[in-house]
Amino acid sequence: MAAATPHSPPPPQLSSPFLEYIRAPGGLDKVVLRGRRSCSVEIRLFGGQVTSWKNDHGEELLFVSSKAIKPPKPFRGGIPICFPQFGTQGNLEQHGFARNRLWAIDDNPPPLPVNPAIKAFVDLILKPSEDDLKMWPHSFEFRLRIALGAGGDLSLTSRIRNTNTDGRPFSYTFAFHTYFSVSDISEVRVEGLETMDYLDNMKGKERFTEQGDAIVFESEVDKVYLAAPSKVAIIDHDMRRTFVVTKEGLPDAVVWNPWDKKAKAMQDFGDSEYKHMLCVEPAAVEKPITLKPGEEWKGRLGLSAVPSSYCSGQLDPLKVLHG
Ligand SMILES: O=P(O)(O)OC[C@H]1O[C@H](O)[C@H](O)[C@@H](O)[C@@H]1O
Repeated sequence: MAAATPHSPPPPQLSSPFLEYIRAPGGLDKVVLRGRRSCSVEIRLFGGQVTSWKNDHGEELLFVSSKAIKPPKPFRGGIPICFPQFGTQGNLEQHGFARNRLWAIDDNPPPLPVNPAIKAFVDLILKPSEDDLKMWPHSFEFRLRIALGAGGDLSLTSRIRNTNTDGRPFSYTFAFHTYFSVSDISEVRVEGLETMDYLDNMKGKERFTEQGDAIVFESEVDKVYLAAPSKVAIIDHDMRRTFVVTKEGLPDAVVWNPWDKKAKAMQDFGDSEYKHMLCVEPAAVEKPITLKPGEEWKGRLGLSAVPSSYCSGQLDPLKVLHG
């Protein structure tokens, strides 16, 4: 457990061998979840953002840019939370303000069914500030549980409640903007999204239908797959690793890689880093979610990294997608 000053004891929930609270200046306090062997997850309170997920060999599974900028800018990599707006679909800053706010530890969250095997988890909460309410005049409580499973799986459960007292509903779009670390984007394929309809952000959000083959990457991609299946696999040939992404309550899945030109134009991203990342983002984009006062919405992201022995078409996609 990190040393805490007498005036700022760690929140009670954090007194556990599976959790560590690390203080750092400039809004960079973080919580570390520890699992078996070298499995771990790091969460920054700024943005309520997962910034690291390591497997039991201590290998990093998420991409974080070497040029990522410190608060108050959003942090390039890990799992930023896009809320209450995805992308530019509204009047707020790109991807909304939640990724740019200091979240708090939620000491006393309402009960959430827990798998008793999961010992390492933390609950965070975000409520709007006075300034947030000027931009987006809705009162809400956003609870986020981040859990590291016994086998090294990572899950994020978001619960958003409308706490407006004026009787007004609100609507929002949302994404878990997950940056996966991959060996070489040209050798990666995504299974589960073939034949899906998508909106192409690079073509004025026009609607297209994906062809029958697994998705591979040869140039910039920025697509919102609509009503995507609850399980998507990212197969990294070179690493012989497959990420299995599961989602609940989140109908869409955004797939993004900026490729070389956009990479060069991004201040907080290395020129060649596009080769080593892929964003697959469980999301609710096409149809905003509407909550009446007192109503709560729940969305869940599940991530696991499994060894895949893929070699020249040997992998059975059905096995990956359906267990
Ligand atoms: O640079 P950011 O604001 O973090 O956004 C990065 C990317 O996020 C999503 O994947 C969007 O679909 C892209 O259009 C956007 O470029």
